[in-house]
Amino acid sequence: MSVHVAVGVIVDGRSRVLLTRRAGHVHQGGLWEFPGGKVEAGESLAAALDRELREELSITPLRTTSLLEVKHDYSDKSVLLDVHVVWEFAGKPQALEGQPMAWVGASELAAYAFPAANEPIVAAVVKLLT
Ligand SMILES: Nc1nc2c([nH]c(=O)n2[C@H]2C[C@H](O)[C@@H](COP(=O)(O)OP(=O)(O)OP(=O)(O)O)O2)c(=O)[nH]1
Ligand SMILES: [Mg+2]
Repeated sequence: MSVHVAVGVIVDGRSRVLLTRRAGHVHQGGLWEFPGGKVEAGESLAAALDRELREELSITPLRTTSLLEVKHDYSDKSVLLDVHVVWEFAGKPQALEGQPMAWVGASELAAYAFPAANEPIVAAVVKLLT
């Protein structure tokens, strides 16, 4: 069974996306990611995205569109990443969990190290924003 994860590609007015860096000790630690987290039992995807972005960044998504779903098997676990673009949000992103954070243009994404599952996400984001 795979872990269902709500993932947000948060876009600002200059077409940059928000990346955060995973803590060193967790699964896929030290790598950059798009903010988000596990969908809880009985929770909708939209509710999970809303909750995770509030918990991690103190923002509330206002307008989202679905981008893609990625199923990936790591050696230790399988994930289903349900990726949505967040075009508008309320609040100013703050790294509430102390995680490094960066606004990155599509042409700079190649310089960041992501988990293996993110390859198709990064490709879709580059296509979307360039
Ligand atoms: N948020 C996010 N997770 C990703 C990405 N790429 C990727 O492989 N993952 C994986 C790493 C984890 O195994 C899983 C996300 O789970 P997580 O442990 O961060 O979930 P969470 O935020 O609910 O954290 P926690 O409360 O359980 O500590 O998805 C990504 O771009 N964003
Ligand atoms: Mg998370």
